[in-house]
Amino acid sequence: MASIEAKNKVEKLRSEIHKHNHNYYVLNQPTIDDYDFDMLLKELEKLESQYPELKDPNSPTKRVGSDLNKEFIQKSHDYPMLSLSNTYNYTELYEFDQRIKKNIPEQFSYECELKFDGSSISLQYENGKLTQALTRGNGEVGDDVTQNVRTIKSIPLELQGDNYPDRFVIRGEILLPFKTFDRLNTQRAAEGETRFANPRNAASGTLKLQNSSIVAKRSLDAYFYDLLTEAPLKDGHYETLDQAKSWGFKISKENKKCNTIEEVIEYLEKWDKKRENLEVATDGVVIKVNSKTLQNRLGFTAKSPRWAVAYKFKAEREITTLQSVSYQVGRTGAVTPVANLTPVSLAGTTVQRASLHNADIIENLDLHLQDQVYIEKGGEIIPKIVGVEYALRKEGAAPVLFPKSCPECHTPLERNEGEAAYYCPNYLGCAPQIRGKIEHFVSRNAMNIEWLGKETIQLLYNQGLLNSVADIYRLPNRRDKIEGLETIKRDDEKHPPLMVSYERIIYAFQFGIQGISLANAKKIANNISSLKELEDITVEHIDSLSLTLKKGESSNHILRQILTFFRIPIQKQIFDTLCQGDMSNGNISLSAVIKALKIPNITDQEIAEIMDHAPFAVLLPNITLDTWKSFLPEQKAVVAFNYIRNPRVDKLISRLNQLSKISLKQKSVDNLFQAIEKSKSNTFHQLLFGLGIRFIGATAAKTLAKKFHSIESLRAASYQELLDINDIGEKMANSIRRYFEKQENIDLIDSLTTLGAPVGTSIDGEQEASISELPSTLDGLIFVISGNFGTSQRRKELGEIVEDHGGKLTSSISKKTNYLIAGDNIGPSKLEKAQALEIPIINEEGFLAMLEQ
Ligand SMILES: NC(=O)c1ccc[n+]([C@@H]2O[C@H](COP(=O)([O-])OP(=O)(O)OC[C@H]3O[C@@H](n4cnc5c(N)ncnc54)[C@H](O)[C@@H]3O)[C@@H](O)[C@H]2O)c1
Ligand SMILES: [Zn+2]
Repeated sequence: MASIEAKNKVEKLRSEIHKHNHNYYVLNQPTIDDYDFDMLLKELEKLESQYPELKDPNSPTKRVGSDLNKEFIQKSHDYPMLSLSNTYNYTELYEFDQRIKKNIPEQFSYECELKFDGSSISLQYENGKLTQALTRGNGEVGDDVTQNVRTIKSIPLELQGDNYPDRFVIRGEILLPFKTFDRLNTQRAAEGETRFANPRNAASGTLKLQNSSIVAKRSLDAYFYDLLTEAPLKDGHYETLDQAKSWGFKISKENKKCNTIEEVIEYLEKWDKKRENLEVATDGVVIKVNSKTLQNRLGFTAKSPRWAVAYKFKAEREITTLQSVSYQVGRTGAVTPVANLTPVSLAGTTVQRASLHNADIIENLDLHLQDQVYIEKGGEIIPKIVGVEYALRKEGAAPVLFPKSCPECHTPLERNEGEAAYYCPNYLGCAPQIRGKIEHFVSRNAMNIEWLGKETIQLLYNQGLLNSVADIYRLPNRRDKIEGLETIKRDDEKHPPLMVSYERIIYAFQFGIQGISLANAKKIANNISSLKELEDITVEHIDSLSLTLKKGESSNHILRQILTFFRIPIQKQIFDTLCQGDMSNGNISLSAVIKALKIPNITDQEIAEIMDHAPFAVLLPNITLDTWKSFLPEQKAVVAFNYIRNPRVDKLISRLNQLSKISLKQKSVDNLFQAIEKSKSNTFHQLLFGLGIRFIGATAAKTLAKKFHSIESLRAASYQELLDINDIGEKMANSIRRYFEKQENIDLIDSLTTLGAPVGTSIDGEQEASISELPSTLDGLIFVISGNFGTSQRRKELGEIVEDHGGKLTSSISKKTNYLIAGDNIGPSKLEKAQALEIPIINEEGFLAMLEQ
């Protein structure tokens, strides 16, 4: 008999899992990782088998998680769409093999496929044409997303060849490639939208968009892994897929038949690593019994086939120490926490920073300084902290507290209702916000002003020459102040802060090889696996490096110099200090390097302070005397300040420099001014996007520019007028109105106008006249355009005609729709809906005839 306790536990688990399913499949925002989710599910499975009286056909162990969404029409699947049982270890895989062998005494083979991590889709083809696309839904019925799926280029709308069955179903996975995913997230962050957690969520979110034209822009991809027909075409699953390939379906070329479970394991080992190089996300391998006859014999459980199992790869995870949290202020004023970690190697790269996204995440993780934290790469380039080893927390560790005021300008932070981010409201006076706005304005999709990079903007801002985007156009009058300015260019990707490469260490400290060239230092650095090796270097080793030697030098000669160097105690001591900072990834920690500089009487604690002010060695001379005094006793500060300037140390530091300088010499100032001048003939939508109005991305800027032609008429537009534009929602309309309510924005626009920036579309008089003369025959009518009109260009043109004549376009049919303009192959769901609401359906000719009247 189940105890009350067991019963409560089962109920608690079920409701928790239901909630996670909803977050994952419907909201596309999971709050725990897959492994933890699967462990909850396994725990529930175990309890249910232990206490059969608690079994329930509606338990999440018995049903697939549902992605159904009431915005879509639902249709039944011809064949149920199931999940897969999964495992994370080889023991269970051997058990799976044993179970199969018990039921199948004869020889058989497995087929291994990559488990693509996207959104499942089931397509129906009739007479060689795509007729329907359904999501998995609850396994029995799915959402009809045919219109969206039609925009995916790798899905054939019509099949090649002629040996396909009249009617069949093919199943696969819709994916968003990593590259597109990163681009999409950057764009979303820039527009103030929440980022997708991973490519899978982004793919299923995209598939469920109401507007197919946005889906088309996201370049989704698809791989197929199952073909279902009334009578099997071939007995082998692998062979069947091979046939589907010939009809134009994308089938992974990595599918492989294996005769034994050991061969399967070989495949797993290979792909655990290799999958990092794929363009799309995979989360495991699916192992299937290849013969369909045998598959039928093995059958299904309520939730998954008995003839297949998914081996899931655990995301690569590392544990490291949380050193500190820094807070970055973006151009919108949003404050983003970033974790600084003790560098650790993860999936082939050294990681020392992880994103924390927002204050809630810090709070949920209950982060404390010096915590041992787990980091993981979830398809994104920047890894994230996924957990804390609470048992290892140091006594007295300080909790990480999100700041109450802006780390840059000290204004109290604010939080908008319903948003996770905190904002610094001081948008007129907060340095990173001002610089961020300028960076956005000059960026590629906006005004595309070259020669005005991040560092140059910072330099000009620091000089008081660049305080707003309008100031860009004032720069040409200030050449005298600009020419000759210099700054350091940071390249954190190539040369991360807080570390120095072997190459630079050897070049700077020389280790006896006086005046060594950077090229030789590089050759040595590339051929040692730790700095320590230098001490025991042999003549053969030096020979093998093929260094470029000066006249009269030989490998023997170099070896002698190195050996002599190590014989002097103080030099050996410096070398040992450096070796202690060896990070085993070809870098020495900056703290060890500073220690090796031997600034008199400096403690480790003080070195940490120094690094706060100079995260790169080259910045040491930039620390002002006042700054030294802010963390050192007066006397010590003066000594340190002068020590850094002593010629021997100064030379050493400049040889440690891995960063390049930006100098605004005459030629680069010329280039900059030319680029600024050129930007005056940009289009209005570039400028509009560049203004960085919240939620107005590049696409919305284009839409608005097309409608309003100038900033003045956009300013005059009412909330309702904005809302009436297709693709402009409440959030955007509100944001635009708020922008123009602020006096400083009006002033900015006035300045931009006076300075000659493109604040309107330059149309010559004639064109302008022809636009205003278009008859408003469609005034107030609402249209939906759907189906195929030969080319997508034509479909777009029809939309433009509707709008140019005063009509309004919407993407979905409702009671308010006046006409449905239908092309070929229009989705059955749209047709049904239009018929049900008795909305007139017209074709292209009918529509054009309407205009004549
Ligand atoms: N983190 C969360 O909150 C959360 C919540 C719910 C589910 N999940 C995750 O989702 C998984 C459960 O989802 P599921 O039921 O979709 O199972 P699944 O994703 O583990 O496996 C089934 C799916 O795999 C896909 N697939 C990819 N390649 C395939 C191939 N070659 N052959 C066959 N199928 C292939 C299909 O779309 C199929 O629907 C769990 O592993 C869990 O980790 C996570
Ligand atoms: Zn601020």
